[in-house]
Amino acid sequence: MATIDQSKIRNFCIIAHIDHGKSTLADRIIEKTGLLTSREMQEQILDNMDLERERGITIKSQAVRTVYKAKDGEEYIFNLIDTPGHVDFNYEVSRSLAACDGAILVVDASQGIEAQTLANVYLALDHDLDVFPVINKIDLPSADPDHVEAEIEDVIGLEAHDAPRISAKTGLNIEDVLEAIVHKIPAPKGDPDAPLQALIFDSVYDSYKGVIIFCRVMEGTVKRGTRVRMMATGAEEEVVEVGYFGAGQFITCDELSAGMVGYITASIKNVRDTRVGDTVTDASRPCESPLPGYKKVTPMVYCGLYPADGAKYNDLRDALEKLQLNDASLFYEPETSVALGFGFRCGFLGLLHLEIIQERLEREYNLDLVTTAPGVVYRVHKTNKEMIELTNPSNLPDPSEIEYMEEPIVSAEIMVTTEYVGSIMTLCQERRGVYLGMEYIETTRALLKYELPLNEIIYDFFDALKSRSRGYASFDYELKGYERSELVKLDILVNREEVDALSFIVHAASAYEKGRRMCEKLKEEIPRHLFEVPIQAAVGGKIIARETVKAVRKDVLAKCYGGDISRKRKLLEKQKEGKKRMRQIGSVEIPQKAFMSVLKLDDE
Ligand SMILES: Nc1nc2c(ncn2[C@@H]2O[C@H](COP(=O)(O)OP(=O)(O)OP(=O)(O)O)[C@@H](O)[C@H]2O)c(=O)[nH]1
Repeated sequence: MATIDQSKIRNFCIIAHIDHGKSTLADRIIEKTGLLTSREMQEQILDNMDLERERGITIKSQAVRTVYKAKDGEEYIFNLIDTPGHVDFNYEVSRSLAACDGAILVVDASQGIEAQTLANVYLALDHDLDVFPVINKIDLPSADPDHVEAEIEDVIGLEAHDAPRISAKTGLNIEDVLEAIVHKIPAPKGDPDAPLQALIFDSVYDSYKGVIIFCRVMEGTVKRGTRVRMMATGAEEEVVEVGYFGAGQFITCDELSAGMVGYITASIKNVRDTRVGDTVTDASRPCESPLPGYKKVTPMVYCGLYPADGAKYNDLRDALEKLQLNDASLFYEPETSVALGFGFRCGFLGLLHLEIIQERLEREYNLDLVTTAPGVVYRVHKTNKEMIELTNPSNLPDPSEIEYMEEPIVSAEIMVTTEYVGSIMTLCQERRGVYLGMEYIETTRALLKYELPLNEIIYDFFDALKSRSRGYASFDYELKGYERSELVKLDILVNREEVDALSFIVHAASAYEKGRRMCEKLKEEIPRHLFEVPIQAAVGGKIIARETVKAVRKDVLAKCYGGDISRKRKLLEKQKEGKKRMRQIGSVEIPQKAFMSVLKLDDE
C-alpha cells in the first residue's frame, strides 16, 4: 500500500472558551468529511477494517481521522485531536497540543473573547501552533461578528479579516473552515526513514486489545511487528496493530509514518507503561533522545475513600484496580480509619479528577462511598532528621517529634477583566497568596501572577474565582516547590470522640476560623439525636470551637396520620435507605455528606 503523502496531512485541534461551540464544530467537520481516501477505498480490503461490530463498543477517541476533498481537487487527511479543558489535566492538554501542527480558535459571535479563549490561545502559541480564528454562532440575533473580528485582531493579534463566519449549529459556511484547515494549518514535517520517534498523547485500556496508545509520529515509521520501547518507562513490546480512529471505529492500516496520527497496540497490560508525553521508539534502532516535555505526573491531592457498607471493601478494591488500568495518574493504597473502617487512601491530579473517579465508582461500579477531606502532600521534617511525606493527616507524628513542616506552593496566573482585579486580589490575599506582579493585556484585561499554597486552592478556589469575576477569570497553575509553613492538625470531636476521618491540616493562622466554620457546617449536617451532640474543633488537644446539635426525638411516622400502611412502609424504607448513608461514630450517626463539609467551608 502506498504511503500517505505528508503534504496532504493536517493535524489540528479546536480551542475555545466553554460553550463557544467546540464540540458542535468538531461534529460538523466529521460529518462533512469522509472516512477513506478514494485510493484507500480501492485498496482497502474489508478484513482490514476492524469494525468492532461484534463487541458493539464505542471508545471515545482522543483523535479522529477524516478525509476531505478540497476545492483544489486533492484529498487531505484531517487528524482532529481532542484536548481536555480543565486545569487538573493541563499536562495532558499540553501533550495533545504538542501532537498538533495548528489549531482552530472558535469564538462565539455573541460573546466575543473570554478568559479561557486567551488562555487557550497562549497555550497553543507556546507550542508553536499556527492558530486561525473562526467566528461561530452567527445565526444568533445577538451575534456581532464585526465587533468580534476586531476584538480578535486587537486583543489576540491574530489576523481575522478572513476568519470564517459560521454557524456550527446550522452548518452554515463550514466549507470555509475545511478550506482554511487545508490552507492555514501547515503540513507536518519529519523523515519516515529516520529512527522512530512518536509522542504518546493518550492511552486507554481495552480488555480486548490491551493498552491502545494514541500517538503522533514525529520521525520514522512504525508498523506491525516493530519492537517498540517507551523511552521513559522502559517498557518494550512488539506492535500487534497500527491504525487510526475514524467514524466511530478503529481502522487498521499498514504503518504510521512521520507526520501521521494514530494508534498502536502491543499487548501492554497497563497504562502506567505508556505514560502520556513519553516517546515511543524502535527498540532495535532507537532515536537519540526522547521528545521534550515529558513529565511524570504525580498526584497532588489525596483523600480517603471508604465503602459506605463495609462489606463492599473488596468491590471497591476491584473497582479501583480496574479504573487504574485506564488512568495512570490515579493512586491508591489500603488504609484504615477508626471512624470509617477499611478503605483506601487515593491520590488524584486535582479535585475534578477526584470527583470524576468518585462519580465513576458510584455510577459504573454501583458503590456508595464516604470520602474524607481531600488534602495535599505535606513534608514533615522530624527532630530525628527524618522527612516524611504526609498524605493522611491521621499519620501526623506527635508535635514533639516535629521540627518543622513544609507545604506545596504553586505559581499561578490568573487572567481577569480589569473591573474584577480588586476582588480577585482580595481573594488571593485571603488564600495566603504572594503577589508577584500584574500585566495588562490591552486595556480591559489583566494577568495577575501569584504564588499560592496548593492547599488553599484545591478545594474551591476555582469556583470562588469564577463567582467573584462573574465567570470572567481563568486560572492556570504549576507546582513550584515546597516552603516552610506554620501548619497544624485540626481535629474534630463529635460527642467528645475524635473522628479521625474529619481531621485536616490547616495553616495555624486560619485554624480558629476553619474550626468554627467546620463546627457550624457539621451542625447543619448531623441530624438531631435523642441526646445533645456537642461538636468541637481542637488543635493539639485544645478546644477552639464548639457547636451543639440539640436533642430531639426523631419519629418519621409522626407525619403519618391515619392508617395508611403503605405510606408508613415507604417512609420506613426511606429511613432505612438514609441509614445506609450514615456512619455510626460512637453513639452518633454522621451522614456521609458531612465528611465533605470541609470542602464547603468558604460558602457564604
Ligand atoms: N445558535 C447557535 N448555537 C450553537 C452554535 N454552535 C454551538 N451552539 C450551541 O452552543 C452550545 C455549546 O456548544 P458546544 O459545542 O457544546 O460547546 P463547547 O465549546 O464544546 O463546550 P464545552 O464542551 O462545554 O467546552 C450548545 O448548546 C450548542 O448547540 C451555533 O453556531 N449557533
